[in-house]
Amino acid sequence: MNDILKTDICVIGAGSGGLSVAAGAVQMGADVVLIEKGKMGGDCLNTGCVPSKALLAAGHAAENARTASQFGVTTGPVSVNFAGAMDHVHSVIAGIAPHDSVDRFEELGCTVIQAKACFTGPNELIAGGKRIIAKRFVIATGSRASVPPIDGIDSVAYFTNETIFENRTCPDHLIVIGGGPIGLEMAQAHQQLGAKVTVIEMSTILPKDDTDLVAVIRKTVETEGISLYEKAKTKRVEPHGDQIRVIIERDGTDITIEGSHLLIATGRKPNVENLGLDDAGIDYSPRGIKVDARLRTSNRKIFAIGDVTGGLQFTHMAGYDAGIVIRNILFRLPAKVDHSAVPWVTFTSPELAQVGLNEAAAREKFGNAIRVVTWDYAENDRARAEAKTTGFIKVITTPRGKILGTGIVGHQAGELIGLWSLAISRKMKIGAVAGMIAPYPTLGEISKRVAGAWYTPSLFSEKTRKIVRFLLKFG
Ligand SMILES: Cc1cc2nc3c(=O)[nH]c(=O)nc-3n(C[C@H](O)[C@H](O)[C@H](O)COP(=O)(O)OP(=O)(O)OC[C@H]3O[C@@H](n4cnc5c(N)ncnc54)[C@H](O)[C@@H]3O)c2cc1C
Ligand SMILES: NC(=O)c1ccc[n+]([C@@H]2O[C@H](COP(=O)([O-])OP(=O)(O)OC[C@H]3O[C@@H](n4cnc5c(N)ncnc54)[C@H](O)[C@@H]3O)[C@@H](O)[C@H]2O)c1
Repeated sequence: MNDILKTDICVIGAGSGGLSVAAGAVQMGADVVLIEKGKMGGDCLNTGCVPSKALLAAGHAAENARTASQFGVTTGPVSVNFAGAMDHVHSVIAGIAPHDSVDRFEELGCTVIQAKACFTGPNELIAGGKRIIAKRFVIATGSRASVPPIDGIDSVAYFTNETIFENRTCPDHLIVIGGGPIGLEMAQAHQQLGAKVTVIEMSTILPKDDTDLVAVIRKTVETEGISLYEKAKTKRVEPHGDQIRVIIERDGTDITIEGSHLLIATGRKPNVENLGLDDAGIDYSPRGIKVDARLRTSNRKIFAIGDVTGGLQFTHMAGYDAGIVIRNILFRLPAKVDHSAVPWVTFTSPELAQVGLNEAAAREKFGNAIRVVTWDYAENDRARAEAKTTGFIKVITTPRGKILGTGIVGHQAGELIGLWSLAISRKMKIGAVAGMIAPYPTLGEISKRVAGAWYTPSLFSEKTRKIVRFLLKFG
């Protein structure tokens, strides 16, 4: 343990958050040590966003082939090579991996240590037999699947996001416990790739999203053939021959569901254990490391970002947090997080995207002093051309038109939400979107049309008609 490394910034965890801090800081002239105990790229690249979106893309390709006849395109019977779909998943990971690799970060100038880090004091830690003393530390150790203590859970084999992308045979019947974004994305991908799928959710599916938008997802996945059990308590799981039985209770009745495979997708646990946080003087709980608005922990020289803080657990939030700590550490600016315009997207088909307040949250905050306008995909010419008319946009504003939140359920909703994210973060009024020229025919016109609809009651009113008739008298 004589090997001592002194550095400006020591980053723990080379996932979405840690990599962003390390790359930014080293390129701006700081001396950076980056420590990763597992795979470079963390959850997002290896077991999260990237594989899940690649598997969904494979599922959507199968679904598009099955429904191609509506365009007059005939295919033979659609067959899926599940292992081929997983090959696609791993080729996408492999394509992105060099960007997050040890080689790239060493070329940028970081010292990369591939080992587990553990604090031994308020300004030092050990990793890979080295003692690292840094002016500032950034903890970006992420989160892992949280498996609930369901009776019998240890008696059966189950997937989490860490193992499901290693599976190369299509499950006959995949039972998914948890109807959040992971549960629903994986449920639809597997169903579209040929598995029978059942989802068990103790609340309602996608409980963090607007209920009207979620209703569209519910209808779509049920129509596609996924069995949903909402407001269902998982009482027990048990092996039954080579099958898995899940016993649930819904409306006071026990129901037994038998499947070939089980996925647990019931939320996340921040990685706070075995990090020596007590030795470093850092306040934390099982819900995450406590940080202030500048992302400083209770030890002011140590910052924490991304999933480990237990906040909004998205790759783009880990990246956003990275920008905040870089400004704090390198430029001594008191930059603070602002969560008023955080978008998120669930990548089912149709997609569900949200930014700002949803209707329920807006009503809770402002009572009935809000306006809600909607516009259907079915009214959009591009959506019609592409036979993707399911869905709608919902915008919530103050009575004077300040945009409070937007939700979109429909084809490419995730590509449409950026405009609303910008509008909310720049505190724009809905008139700015109504006045935008949107190219025809694009799905983007949906945003312009919903903004236009906000003005419909006043624009096409009797008062306006009277004014127009009066003015026309003058020639
Ligand atoms: C299935 C799934 C799908 C997802 N899809 C999306 C999506 O579509 N869009 C989106 O925005 N988000 C998505 N997410 C969430 C996203 O993956 C996370 O929010 C993001 O990865 C968090 O980044 P992070 O840097 O905080 O942590 P991570 O990416 O998890 O990185 C943490 C790193 O720290 C390392 N580490 C932990 N402890 C130590 C230690 N003691 N010493 C050294 N290293 C350590 C870990 O090995 C890991 O590599 C998804 C997540 C899952 C599970
Ligand atoms: N597209 C995306 O951006 C995306 C995709 C996947 C994951 N993520 C991120 O990862 C996080 C974790 O995803 P997640 O879906 O695991 O978590 P989640 O917390 O969002 O959803 C978990 C769901 O499981 C349910 N649940 C919990 N315990 C249960 C039980 N015993 N029985 C039945 N249902 C139970 C909850 O009610 C909830 O609906 C997300 O919150 C999100 O931040 C993002």
